Amino acid sequence: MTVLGVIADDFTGATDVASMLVRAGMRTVQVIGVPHGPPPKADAVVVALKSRTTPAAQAVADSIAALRWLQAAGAKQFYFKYCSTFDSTPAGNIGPVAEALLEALDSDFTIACPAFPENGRTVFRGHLFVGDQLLSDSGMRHHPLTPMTDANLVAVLQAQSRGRVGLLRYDTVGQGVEAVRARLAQLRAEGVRLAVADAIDNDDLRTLAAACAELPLITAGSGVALGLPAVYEARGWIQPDAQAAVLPAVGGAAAVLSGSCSVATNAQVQHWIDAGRPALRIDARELAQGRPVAAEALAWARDRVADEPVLVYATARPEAVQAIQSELGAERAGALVEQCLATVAQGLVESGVRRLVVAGGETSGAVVQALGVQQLRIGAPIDPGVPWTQAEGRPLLLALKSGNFGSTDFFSKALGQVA
Ligand SMILES: Nc1ncnc2c1ncn2[C@@H]1O[C@H](COP(=O)(O)OP(=O)(O)O)[C@@H](O)[C@H]1O
Ligand SMILES: O=C(O)[C@@H](O)C(=O)COP(=O)(O)O
Repeated sequence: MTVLGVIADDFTGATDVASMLVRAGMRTVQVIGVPHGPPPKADAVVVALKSRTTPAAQAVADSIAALRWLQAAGAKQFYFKYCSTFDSTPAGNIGPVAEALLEALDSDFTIACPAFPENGRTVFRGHLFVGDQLLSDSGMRHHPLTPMTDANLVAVLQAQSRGRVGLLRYDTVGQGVEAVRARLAQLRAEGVRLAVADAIDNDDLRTLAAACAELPLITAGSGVALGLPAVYEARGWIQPDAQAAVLPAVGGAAAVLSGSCSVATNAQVQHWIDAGRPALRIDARELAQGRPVAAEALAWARDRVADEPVLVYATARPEAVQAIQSELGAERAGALVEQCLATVAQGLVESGVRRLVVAGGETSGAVVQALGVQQLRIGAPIDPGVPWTQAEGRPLLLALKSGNFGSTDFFSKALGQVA
């Protein structure tokens, strides 16, 4: 029976939160897009949407459809997963989706907490830090689609929400579950609808998860999910399964596709190139000119991939991304690149590639959809927040890497784990 129903606003974010649950022994399945059929047998089901950058009304409609399906699957609690860097625009979509889900669940209050300390995301006095930097000083200020220029999450979320946004300070979180429950009740009584919650380490996240056990809806990054399996186990709803993260071995060629332009991915691409491994850059400008970039990239990759893993990337530094965006517009440039990498992915899998690392959330969404994958089994983490996954019923392993996650040698490390 499904205990937890998760609605994730992108595909890498979905594997991130699924990984968090699986590593605590929850049997978890990720479904791609709003499903229609019967629910899979799992303790947690994560619905991966591509709703982070769509118009807010579309994001709301997709999220509500996912909620209704998860309700029909019997889920007892719901979780709206967004990015640990709170990726959104003033139009949304975090506020509108959170409020629509609350309303649909006949509820009037929840928390908002993107903290993920293992990956350096902490929230203190409502301000989000990425490592030692405020969000607004981090590389996220240059994100191609959702540049984040304000670290004050209360202000950011308030700008996207109709209801009042409040703050659950660290001073209370540090005092434990009962203190948090009392303060949340107070905030709710004062008319706060969404309370941004401070959290600086995993103990804070466990406190929040336990204190929110009665809420129909939690909204957060993947961090708060690390505390949920213990809550469900204590209630006798789940029994941890030591085999939850085991995937079958899959032989075959391997490739990396990268459409993320984050600081971390730029370093990972550079590391691969510096190691002398085969890499081909695709150019958004050539795509806009109608050149057969995908076909050329595929021909290049097919010549090599039987011998060694290849990398095809659009990853570029902020100046280059800004230059192309000022010519083509951010949306068009992004869509062209996503489409190209998705076509390359399709061709590679047709040519026998069976292990594929994809860097970037939107990029992963485009690739997974092009490959017609409908469901993912979740394996062990390669780095925090990035597990290997298997396309259900197919000999195909996918690692969907969030833009900002992973060590510098992530690509080789990931492929080395499933060699
Ligand atoms: N060289 C480039 N110029 C412009 N846009 C690009 C370039 N390379 C990638 N993009 C686009 O930038 C976006 C990156 O988003 P995403 O894949 O979600 O990465 P991340 O996980 O880092 O956020 C995608 O839409 C991608 O197509
Ligand atoms: O919470 C996170 O940081 C990730 O799970 C995530 O959502 C990342 O999104 P992308 O950086 O767009 O891959």
